Amino acid sequence: MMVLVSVAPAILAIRSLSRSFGVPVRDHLNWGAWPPVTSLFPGKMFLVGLTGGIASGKSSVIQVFQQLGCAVIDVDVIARHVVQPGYPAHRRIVEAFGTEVLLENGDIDRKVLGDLIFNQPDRRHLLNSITHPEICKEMMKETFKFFLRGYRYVILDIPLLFETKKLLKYMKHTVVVYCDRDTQLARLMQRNSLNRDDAEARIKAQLPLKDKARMARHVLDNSGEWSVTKRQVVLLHAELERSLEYLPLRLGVLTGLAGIASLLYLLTHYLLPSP
Ligand SMILES: CC(C)(COP(=O)(O)OP(=O)(O)OC[C@H]1O[C@@H](n2cnc3c(N)ncnc32)[C@H](O)[C@@H]1O)[C@@H](O)C(=O)NCCC(=O)NCCS
Ligand SMILES: Nc1ncnc2c1ncn2[C@@H]1O[C@H](COP(=O)(O)OP(=O)(O)OP(=O)(O)O)[C@@H](O)[C@H]1O
Repeated sequence: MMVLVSVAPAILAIRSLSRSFGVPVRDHLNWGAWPPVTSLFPGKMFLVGLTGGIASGKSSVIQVFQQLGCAVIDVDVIARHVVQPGYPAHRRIVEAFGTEVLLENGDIDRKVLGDLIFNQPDRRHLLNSITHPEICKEMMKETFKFFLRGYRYVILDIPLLFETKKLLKYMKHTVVVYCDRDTQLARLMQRNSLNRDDAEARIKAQLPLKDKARMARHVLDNSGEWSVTKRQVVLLHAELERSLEYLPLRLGVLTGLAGIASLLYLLTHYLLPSP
């Protein structure tokens, strides 16, 4: 125990210092294979909530963060995963919406379900009540895996971060991928081959992007050329990398460990009777 108490903070301190000076320790020492040590330090990570509007460019931005080596979680990917046949959400969707939302192979027909829920708020809330708890569980599992692998922060792409609000309190940083309304509409119509009315219904199912931009700590404006957006992403990445916001909690944990070590020392050397 004493060995662990004295060695673990030292390892963490070296790792933390190396990272502060930009030395990629993880690549050399494969820290991801050290869950027993890293999992001893719960406060060592912060979360970045990335959001935006439908087709505002979240996935494009998250891909750049991924290429830069960040830990990222795309909630749309999780949302597709948890509604596969055999999962509880799949069964509950069929119970609630009927077999007309199924393709021949049993998969959810996303076009049909989308047309239903984006035009009817009640049905959208029903679908959200089925899928969101399952999505949340998966998201927590994925985050925990990154935590065990020793990442300092995780970027979560959560389309409805500001609408549901539940997860906001866990986010140290919030990022909105913004683009002006006409651009958003045009990109959505083109990507999903939608007519104007259907595209507008999808946009209206979310809070206005301008309001989200006002609520966010960082705004990436994706209204123009992709190269301009990419430069903003690279700058934000540098800011997150420099951030020491994981440190206060980490120092708190280290102080606690040092306190326990001192207590053990006092107990064994002064308070217990010598043999
Ligand atoms: C309605 C569904 C079947 C449409 O599928 P489709 O493949 O056409 O779209 P996809 O899943 O790629 O989502 C695209 C975008 O639509 C928007 N969106 C999706 N679901 C919702 C919703 N319930 N409310 C508002 N906007 C939504 C988000 O901006 C998302 O990024 C699907 O989005 C779904 O199952 N939604 C419920 C789960 C959910 O809330 N997902 C959002 C992440 S929390
Ligand atoms: N700066 C840009 N210039 C031109 N096209 C872009 C730009 N950024 C994104 N796009 C295109 O706009 C569409 C929407 O982008 P993307 O899929 O990244 O948005 P999203 O916010 O993840 O969408 P969703 O909400 O549906 O998940 C895509 O077809 C993408 O290629």
